[in-house]
Amino acid sequence: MTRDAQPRVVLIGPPGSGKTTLGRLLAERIGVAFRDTDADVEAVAGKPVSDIFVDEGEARFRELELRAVRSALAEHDGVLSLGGGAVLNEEAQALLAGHRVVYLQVGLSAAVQRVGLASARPLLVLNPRSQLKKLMEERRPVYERLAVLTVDTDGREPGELVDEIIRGLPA
Ligand SMILES: Nc1ncnc2c1ncn2[C@@H]1O[C@H](COP(=O)(O)OP(=O)(O)OP(=O)(O)O)[C@@H](O)[C@H]1O
Ligand SMILES: O=C(O)C1=C[C@@H](O)[C@@H](O)[C@H](O)C1
Ligand SMILES: [Mg+2]
Repeated sequence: MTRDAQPRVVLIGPPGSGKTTLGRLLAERIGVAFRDTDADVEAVAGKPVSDIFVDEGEARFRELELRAVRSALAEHDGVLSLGGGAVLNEEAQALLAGHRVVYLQVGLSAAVQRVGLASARPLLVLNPRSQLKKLMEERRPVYERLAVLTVDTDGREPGELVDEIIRGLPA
């Protein structure tokens, strides 16, 4: 891996925190390419994330996701959004050390509202509120530990959040 290819920003956070939405906007604003590991996995598998979970299981998805994280961290020099659960893998955690990792924090109610508005998420099919609550509580310490900057997204527009990320990042 060459440090020349280090992503400008890596966005992490739970489903509905806005990693894809803000990542795309941030990339546009700073004039760099955007990459999202969920999209990379879908391209490799040739099907949506939800179909990978159904057809091949979560373990297979996590394997493809880890490969996508490894490649993107090694190759991509723009904005990178990770899948919500990508940070659970220990190798991924180690690979993220030294990167400009931004944690998009979101409260349970806002996250439930947001994922309710978007396409199907395989981990949240049954009782999204309680699934999200459990997942957010389990992951919060990991997101916090990996981040160099944490941004609270509740009740805030994507445009202003992008401004805050740009202001808050180390040069
Ligand atoms: N700050 C915000 N305010 C209001 N709505 C938002 C905000 N950020 C994202 N959204 C909306 O919430 C939904 C989920 O956003 P997005 O897909 O970007 O989340 P994500 O973190 O990428 O989720 P996942 O982990 O499932 O990929 C989208 O409909 C998006 O338009
Ligand atoms: O939080 C998670 O574990 C996930 C989030 C999404 O980005 C996808 O990677 C997938 O739906 C799993
Ligand atoms: Mg996303």
